[in-house]
Parts: sequence; structure tokens; C-alpha cells
Amino acid sequence: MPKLFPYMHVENFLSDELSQQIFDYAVGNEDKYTSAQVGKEGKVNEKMRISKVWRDLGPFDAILHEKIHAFYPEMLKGLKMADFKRREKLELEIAAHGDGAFFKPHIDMRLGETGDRVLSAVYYMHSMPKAFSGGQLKIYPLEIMPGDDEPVMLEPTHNSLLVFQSYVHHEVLPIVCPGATFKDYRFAINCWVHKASPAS
Ligand SMILES: O=C(O)CCC(=O)C(=O)O
Ligand SMILES: [Fe+2]
Repeated sequence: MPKLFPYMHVENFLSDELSQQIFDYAVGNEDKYTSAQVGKEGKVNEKMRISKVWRDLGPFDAILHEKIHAFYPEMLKGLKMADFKRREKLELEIAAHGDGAFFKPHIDMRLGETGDRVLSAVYYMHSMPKAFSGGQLKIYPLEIMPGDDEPVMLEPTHNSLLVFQSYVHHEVLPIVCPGATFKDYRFAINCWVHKASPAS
């Protein structure tokens, strides 16, 4: 566990049945995904990020809200955070990474763009046996002082949930699965927890 950036990686986050249903939903709608965009202008930038994304969780939207809401106390404890005023609604996105896909080092909150994100919870799914290699999530230390911290590399194991604070520097390492069909891609559901806006 890095000293500066606590993270939490929980295996078997959902029941086997539910994880299979969500996986089938993500795999069965290949035609709905579009190329992921990055930055203020929301442009595709293949130097920065290659993946396919879809923002409609359908019947699983409410279920994921319930599961993540129920998990808050444990999440805050794991991240050593005090509670904060949250927006009820999560920002949800399914991302599918095929052969050669990646997301270069970045943070998930930038002022004026995605600055209201506080927590990044990523729920991973893949076919069994796993058909890709690579695709680890690498968390970088801030390195204000040399030797402060070490990067960590996390495997996106099926039915696991990774949680970290959205200001933490992280990267999706390139996925390798030449010739793979969509069902064998690396799937993740990004669940961003936003802080409540001052008016609410
Ligand atoms: O898929 C992952 O492991 C993380 C994805 C990510 O960093 C993002 O979409 O901002
Ligand atoms: Fe990210």
C-alpha cells in the first residue's frame, strides 16, 4: 500500500450472478460504444487514450448506485477519508479496452471540466479464462520528495472494485489481445463520486 495514496481493491464486489448479468449487458451492446474522448474539448486523442465507451447502464444504473452507496462507509475507511457531502447521482461509464488500447497517465478531475469528482471507483469485468494480458492500472506517487512512494500496479480482475481519490495520477497500461473479439476485451465500469455543489 503506498504511503501517500491509499487505494482499495476489493475482490468479488458483486455476486457471481449479478457480475455475469452486467458483463453480458456490457458485451451484448457493442454497437452502442463510441471512441473515448479526452480533455476540455472532448476530442478523441489516440496519443492519450484508446478505448470504447458507453454511458448507459440501463437496468444496472440503479443497482450500481445502491451497491456503491452501501459501500461508502467501507470505502471512506479504506481510503482514510472523512465523510464529505456527495452528489447522490454517480457518473457512470462502461469502458471496453481491446488490443492496443490504453489510457496514458492522467488524473480524473480537472477544474472546469471534471473537477467535482472526488472518488474514482472502477469495477472490472472480463471473460473467463481471461483472454488479454497487460491492462494493469498503475497508480503513480506524487514524488514531492525522492523515495516518497512507489508506483503500484493492479490487475483488473473480474468482479473486483478499485477505489482511489480522483486527484491521484494513474494510467491504464496497454492491453494485449491480438485478434480478440469484443467479449474478450478488458471491461471496466467507471463510477465517479462527485462532491455536492454548494447550492444543494
Ligand atoms: O479502467 C481503468 O482501470 C481506469 C480507467 C480510467 O482511468 C479512466 O477512465 O479515467
Ligand atoms: Fe482515470
